Amino acid sequence: MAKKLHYFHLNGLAESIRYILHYGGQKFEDVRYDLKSWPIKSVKDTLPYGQLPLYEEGNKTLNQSLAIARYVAAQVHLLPTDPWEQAVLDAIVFNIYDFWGKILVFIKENDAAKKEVIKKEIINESVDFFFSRFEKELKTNKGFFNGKLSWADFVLVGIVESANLFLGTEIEKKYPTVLALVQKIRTLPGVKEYIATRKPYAL
Ligand SMILES: N[C@@H](CCC(=O)N[C@@H](CS)C(=O)NCC(=O)O)C(=O)O
Repeated sequence: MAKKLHYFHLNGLAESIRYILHYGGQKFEDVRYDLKSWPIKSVKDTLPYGQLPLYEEGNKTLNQSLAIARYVAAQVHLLPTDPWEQAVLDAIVFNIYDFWGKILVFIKENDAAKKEVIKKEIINESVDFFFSRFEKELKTNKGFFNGKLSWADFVLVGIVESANLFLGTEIEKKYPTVLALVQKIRTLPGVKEYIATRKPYAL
């Protein structure tokens, strides 16, 4: 069945999905829109909630990045079968998205001075709040959130890379286990080749 992922030419909320698909050796059409031309009315009007990413499989469509990531992960054995383990990973990805919420506040602020204040707050407080916890979870679970590679690991790496693009930092550098996970995911078969051919992202 034909698979398509629609998103901007940006890591944002779709890179973890792209990584999972590439790691799983899934063939898909990676449809990208130029952020600078957005909104493209003819596309936006067709989106169920007016937003990207959108995933298509045959004649079915799915929105919400985490629902998509979880679904494609299940197809390539990156979702545990045990309901408790699934729920623990769901909680983790929501925690990761709570951190992303802080980045969104930064992205949405247009005033340069206020933006700088928000950036400082994120770097000095939010990063440590969330990443000290992610670090602890990973450290006690053999470097992965669930003791072995799962979709939550991909979601973290996708968000780290997106946050770095927007903030112009490397937020993971003070957290050795997070850093190791980022490096592990980037060198996975499929992901490594994708990264090597990916066009650079710019804002
Ligand atoms: N909760 C949604 C958020 C989707 C979202 O905010 N998409 C943004 C890009 S990251 C978007 O489509 N922005 C363009 C618009 O709203 O027109 C998800 O996780 O997929």
